[in-house]
This record gives sequence, structure tokens and C-alpha cells, in this order.
Amino acid sequence: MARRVGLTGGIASGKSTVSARLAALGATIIDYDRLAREVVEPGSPALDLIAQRFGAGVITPEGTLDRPALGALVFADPAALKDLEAITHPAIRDLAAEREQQAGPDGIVVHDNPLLVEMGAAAACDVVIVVDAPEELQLARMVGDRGMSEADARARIAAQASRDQRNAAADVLIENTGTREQLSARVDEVWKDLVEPGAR
Ligand SMILES: CC(C)(COP(=O)(O)OP(=O)(O)OC[C@H]1O[C@@H](n2cnc3c(N)ncnc32)[C@H](O)[C@@H]1O)[C@@H](O)C(=O)NCCC(=O)NCCS
Ligand SMILES: Nc1ncnc2c1ncn2[C@@H]1O[C@H](COP(=O)(O)OP(=O)(O)OP(=O)(O)O)[C@@H](O)[C@H]1O
Repeated sequence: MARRVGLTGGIASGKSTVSARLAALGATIIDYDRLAREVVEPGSPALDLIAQRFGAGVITPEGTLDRPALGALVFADPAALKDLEAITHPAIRDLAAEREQQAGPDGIVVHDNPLLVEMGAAAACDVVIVVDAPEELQLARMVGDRGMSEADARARIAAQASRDQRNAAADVLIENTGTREQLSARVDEVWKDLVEPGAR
């Protein structure tokens, strides 16, 4: 059986950076942010349901999802976010299961899911890795590097599990408060434990 690893972290914690390093080391990655885009492609049942629930204003003239428009709606309104998740999460779960099947019986399969804890998926993993960064650092990365407004950045953080809730689910905690090099070295260490548990 492949080892099922859950990888999560608050927004802009460094989770994708960790995921990229794990991929380079040989893990198969199932990227839930990417799955969330696949399930709303034009012609998908989820996109039709989103248009019905949120109106034509969240669909671009080309017929694709207007992500900034929908993001502005749902991260300002918890009930709207719940409705969006009720539409997309079942399809995301199905696609993840399909990708896991395709990965085959061996190796390490990483479920790279920002909402691993929120979706109640941590218990189904053999190992849960949480990438942790303090809120000020998350905000600095979102506002400074990505040009998000501080209000939008805070709204996304508020839509997620608290740092304590997420960290409580961790078998392995990766603190991303240092340099990129330190982060990479820490991931290499974690990888050794994944492929050879108990060797260190
Ligand atoms: C609202 C949407 C259209 C905004 O799109 P946008 O391109 O701005 O953001 P993107 O999808 O790239 O997500 C960026 C980050 O936002 C955070 N985020 C996304 N969805 C959620 C959510 N439902 N709850 C809390 N945080 C979320 C995550 O940290 C994610 O890594 C999009 O995030 C979405 O469809 N979300 C619902 C699906 C979902 O829950 N995806 C998360 C993986 S399961
Ligand atoms: N140790 C670090 N030092 C400096 N910059 C970093 C470090 N770790 C990550 N970053 C940068 O911070 C930003 C957020 O990192 P990353 O994209 O890996 O986070 P994420 O948790 O996957 O974000 P999201 O939830 O939005 O997908 C990126 O621009 C990344 O290059």
C-alpha cells in the first residue's frame, strides 16, 4: 500500500513550496487547489450549479469561472462559502480518490490540501504534515508578495481553521519562519522519515 500523507497549512504558510520539494524527492502529489480548478471547468456540473447559486456575475464572457468575483463574494460571507463548498467539495473528493487510484499501490502519495483539517480528512492519512507560519508572516506574504489587500488577506485567514486547530492535527510540524534553504533542508529530513520510518 502506498503511504498516504496529508499536507496542509494556512494560506501562504509555504505549503506549495514544501509540496514542490516533496515532488522533487519522488512523492506523487495530489494538489487540491488544482483539483478545485478542474471541477469548475466550462461544461462541468459544478460550474452550472455555481452560476445558478451566485448569478451570471461570477462567469466571465468566455464562460469560465470569474475567480476574483466569486472569491470576493464567498470570503465576505460564511454562508455563501458553505454553499460553494457544498457544490465543489464532493467533486474534489471524487477526483482525489481517482488520482490516488491512478498513483498505484507503491510509494508516497501526498494529499496537498489547504483544508485537510476543515474537511475532516486528516484521520484518513497515515501521516499528517502541517506547515506552520505566524499570522503576521502569512499576511506579509499575501499583501507584500501577492498584492492582496490586507482586508482580503484577513478574510481568507478567518475562513480557515485556527492555527491551533490545524497544528493539533500534525504528526509532523514544519515551522516555516526561516529561510527557503532552511525550509528545504527540513523537508529533506521529513522525507527521510517518510521513506524509512524510525531510521533516524
Ligand atoms: C473562491 C475561489 C474561486 C477563489 O479562487 P482564487 O483563485 O482566488 O484562490 P485559489 O483557489 O487559488 O485558493 C488560494 C487559497 O485560498 C484558500 N482557500 C480556497 N478555498 C478556500 C475555502 N473554501 N476555505 C478557506 N480557504 C480557502 C486556500 O488557502 C487556497 O490555497 C476558490 O478558492 C474556490 O473555488 N474555493 C472553493 C474550493 C475549495 O475549497 N478549494 C480549496 C481546496 S479543497
Ligand atoms: N521560508 C521562506 N522564505 C521566504 N519566502 C517564502 C518562504 N516560504 C515560502 N515563501 C514564499 O511565500 C509565498 C507563499 O508560499 P507558498 O506559495 O509555498 O504557500 P502556500 O501555503 O502554498 O500558499 P497558498 O495557500 O496560497 O497556496 C510564496 O511566494 C513563497 O515563495
